[in-house]
Amino acid sequence: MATPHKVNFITGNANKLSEVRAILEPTGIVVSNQALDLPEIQGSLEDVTREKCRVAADLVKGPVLVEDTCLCFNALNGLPGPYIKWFMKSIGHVGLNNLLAAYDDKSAQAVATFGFCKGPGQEVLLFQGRTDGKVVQARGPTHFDLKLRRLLFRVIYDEAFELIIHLGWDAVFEYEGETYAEMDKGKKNKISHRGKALDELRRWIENGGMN
Ligand SMILES: O=c1nc[nH]c2c1ncn2[C@H]1C[C@H](O)[C@@H](COP(=O)(O)OP(=O)(O)OP(=O)(O)O)O1
Ligand SMILES: [Mg+2]
Repeated sequence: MATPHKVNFITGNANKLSEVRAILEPTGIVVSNQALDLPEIQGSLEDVTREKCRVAADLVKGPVLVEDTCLCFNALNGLPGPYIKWFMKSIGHVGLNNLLAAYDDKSAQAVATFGFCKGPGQEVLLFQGRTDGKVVQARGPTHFDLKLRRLLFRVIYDEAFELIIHLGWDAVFEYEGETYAEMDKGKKNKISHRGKALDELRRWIENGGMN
């Protein structure tokens, strides 16, 4: 039997990791993880992922997969884009809605850009997925799939845990009448920016890209 393909997904975001595992593992791709804090530069979506991936490969000294997630508002020419994490931290779901209050156009695009690199100094390959939707008032669980149980567990047992890092925008991103937060996980992963990007990655792996 052929040995299963493995990817080492470098992320500090447990929710991303669980989605990536849920999407890739049924296809026979094994996902390991290291949580490293990678620099996120200013630049295009592709530049941000390329640099994260290059640094991750240097640190790990081996093959790595990284991802950067963007939420792009069409009325704002693509902003917040790669800076969505800092917007979420500082203004939250209400603030994201307020940013669009002056515009009729509430449409937005969720973008996942994965980078794969075989090791230090090697080329970074990109796999991107985009899902169109719109920004709405928060509906559904307001944490990016963070269960209260786990939240409490972490607060009690791991003081160093950065709570805010998991705050996501699933509850304000609506796709065909449902927010990401209202969908069950299987549905989100089928239609999501991340699911589409990982389809590309899987196809590349199945065509011998990692060999
Ligand atoms: O499907 C998603 N649905 C809703 N929210 C999401 C999703 N995916 C990421 N997010 C949030 C997490 C972070 O606030 C920002 C992306 O920032 P981003 O730098 O890519 O993620 P991160 O710093 O949490 O983890 P990483 O260690 O992989 O960089 O959007
Ligand atoms: Mg990040």
